[in-house]
Amino acid sequence: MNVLITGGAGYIGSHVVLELSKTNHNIIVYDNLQKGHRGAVLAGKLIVGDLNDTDKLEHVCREYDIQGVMHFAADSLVGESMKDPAKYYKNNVGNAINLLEVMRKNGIKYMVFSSTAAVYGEPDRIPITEETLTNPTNVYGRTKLVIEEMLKDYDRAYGMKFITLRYFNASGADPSGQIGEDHSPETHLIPLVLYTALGKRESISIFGTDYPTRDGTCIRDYIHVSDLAQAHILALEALLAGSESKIYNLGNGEGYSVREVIDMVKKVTGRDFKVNESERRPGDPAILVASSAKARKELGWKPQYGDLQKIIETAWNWHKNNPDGFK
Ligand SMILES: NC(=O)c1ccc[n+]([C@@H]2O[C@H](COP(=O)([O-])OP(=O)(O)OC[C@H]3O[C@@H](n4cnc5c(N)ncnc54)[C@H](O)[C@@H]3O)[C@@H](O)[C@H]2O)c1
Ligand SMILES: O=c1ccn([C@@H]2O[C@H](COP(=O)(O)OP(=O)(O)O[C@H]3O[C@H](CO)[C@H](O)[C@H](O)[C@H]3O)[C@@H](O)[C@H]2O)c(=O)[nH]1
Repeated sequence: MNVLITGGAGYIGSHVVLELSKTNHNIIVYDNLQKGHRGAVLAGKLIVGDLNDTDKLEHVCREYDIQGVMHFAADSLVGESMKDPAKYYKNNVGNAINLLEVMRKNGIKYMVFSSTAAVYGEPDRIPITEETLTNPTNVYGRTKLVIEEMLKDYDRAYGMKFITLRYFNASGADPSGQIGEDHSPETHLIPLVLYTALGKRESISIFGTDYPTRDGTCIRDYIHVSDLAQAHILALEALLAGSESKIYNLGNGEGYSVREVIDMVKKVTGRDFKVNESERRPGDPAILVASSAKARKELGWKPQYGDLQKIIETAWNWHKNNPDGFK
């Protein structure tokens, strides 16, 4: 199948491109390189374009006879989404409509969509299943939930099929060391702690030490990016095999606290560094841990990098060899 990968030059998309290159599918990456990196695209054809350029998008879909889409392109900074909601509604929701319309006009029936645990907000129960109430507490999560609802309507009315994947905390790097996480600005915990271990930052701050958790710091479900990549391939195969539209959580089912992450980075890197305790970051739920039983059962998904040490080892391998990210 000829697959269009929007945002395929970004962190998760580039890992999916690498995994997908081991299958028979043809890869066309569509990315405006606003956050992505040319050097991260190790397979397929990279087309530099914006999703708001409907003519270009349509031309690419026709020229490459696209039959399925994996849609990663989005803005995804929670804090920024609260300060500038318009940017998020335009890029996430508005451009998703552009893409869906191009798909509809060109008879492209399948999409794997990147959603997020942020659609759940502050869950009333742990672990979080796909049936847990969705109640996003920030604009970013709301934009993803709006898109999920649009996809359901496009299925009902036009028969298009979607697998929505709600990722928990994407982390780690491809074990080959060729690609990894390179966001600017970086806001995610694991790369920030590794930058501190590298001496690129003076210290790491723990945002809140008074949460109702085992050590007072927030607990998250860190899922390796290569495991996420495998799930995308399984989702695409499921759609091709005639699956109905579905929603799946993707996490390890294991939660680690901020302190546990910091301690593991010290262990893996063998380096000590300064840790500060600071105020809570607004909008952070205390605990987010997934049940991914549905993805395991229905897609046959088996994460390979379940434990935190492995995740941090692969991330460290990338960061220590590429301290300034992609060239
Ligand atoms: N990183 C996480 O922990 C996480 C968790 C849950 C969900 N997600 C979702 O997964 C997806 C990928 O996340 P990521 O961490 O790889 O982000 P990323 O910023 O590294 O990748 C996104 C890519 O999309 C491109 N892009 C953005 N807007 C575009 C547009 N209008 N036209 C063309 N290209 C555009 C960017 O240049 C970038 O390469 C996003 O949809 C994000 O919301 C990420
Ligand atoms: O310098 C830092 C950075 C983060 N944290 C804490 O570390 C935990 C993880 O924070 P991240 O920013 O790495 O990740 P989030 O859990 O906030 O969010 C990520 O996962 C979410 C789903 O769980 C969404 O998908 C979102 O897009 C994605 O960035 C949080 O408790 C946060 O408060 C710190 O203590 N110090």
